[in-house]
Amino acid sequence: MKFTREDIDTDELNRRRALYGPLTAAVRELVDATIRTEVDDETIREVHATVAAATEKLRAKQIDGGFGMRFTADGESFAWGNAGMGLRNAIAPPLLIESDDTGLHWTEVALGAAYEGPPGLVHGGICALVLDHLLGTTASSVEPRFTGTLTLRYRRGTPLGPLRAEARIDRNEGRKTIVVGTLSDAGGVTIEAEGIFIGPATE
Ligand SMILES: CC(C)(COP(=O)(O)OP(=O)(O)OC[C@H]1O[C@@H](n2cnc3c(N)ncnc32)[C@H](O)[C@@H]1OP(=O)(O)O)[C@@H](O)C(=O)NCCC(=O)NCCSC(=O)Cc1ccccc1
Repeated sequence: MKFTREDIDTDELNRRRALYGPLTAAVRELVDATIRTEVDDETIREVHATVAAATEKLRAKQIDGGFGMRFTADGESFAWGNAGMGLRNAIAPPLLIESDDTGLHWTEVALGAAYEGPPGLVHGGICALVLDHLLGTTASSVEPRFTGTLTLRYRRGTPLGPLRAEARIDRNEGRKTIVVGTLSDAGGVTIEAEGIFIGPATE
């Protein structure tokens, strides 16, 4: 696993956040527009050339492989390539997780055309991503945990649009943390989830 310490403070982290966040949001918009546009062929070719030129500019200087988990000098972590919530990952929905003092964790997210599986419905693997990320974060709220087994019961199709996922720790069994959760639309639960999340062996 790729963990890196960067010699930067919180101000510099915030400066980078303000720089990259809008770029990622623009790329996310581009993905959505690419799926939904109905402009003429010439415009598509023009946009293709513009996007290819922009990609080449970004590739002029880049890291090898993934972004990894990085830490500032103050110990603040940032995993900006993460597929669930990475600030620099336009594929990430992104998932912003909140919690309260009862142990409930939740995220509210609108999944649009880029996440479609069956017509009008969210792809089952994307639903799994949302729930794995939320349940994993919930399990890791005390100590780091990794997904061992994730069990999902797809009760009905999850429509594209605004969704809410919730999770809470059900119980701890040694290094295992069992988390339960749901994904819902305005009409109620679409998927029930249970995950066994396991902490690394210490010796
Ligand atoms: C670490 C572990 C999961 C377990 O290995 P070890 O330490 O060698 O385990 P060991 O054999 O010593 O057994 C200990 C206890 O555990 C039990 N048990 C074992 N395996 C399983 C199982 N699969 N399922 C259920 N139970 C299992 C076993 O029976 C025993 O139970 P016992 O004590 O007898 O009652 C390893 O298989 C692995 O790295 N897998 C890949 C994980 C990975 O890549 N996940 C995806 C990335 S994370 C992510 O994306 C989500 C996220 C988002 C945000 C935030 C956080 C997370």
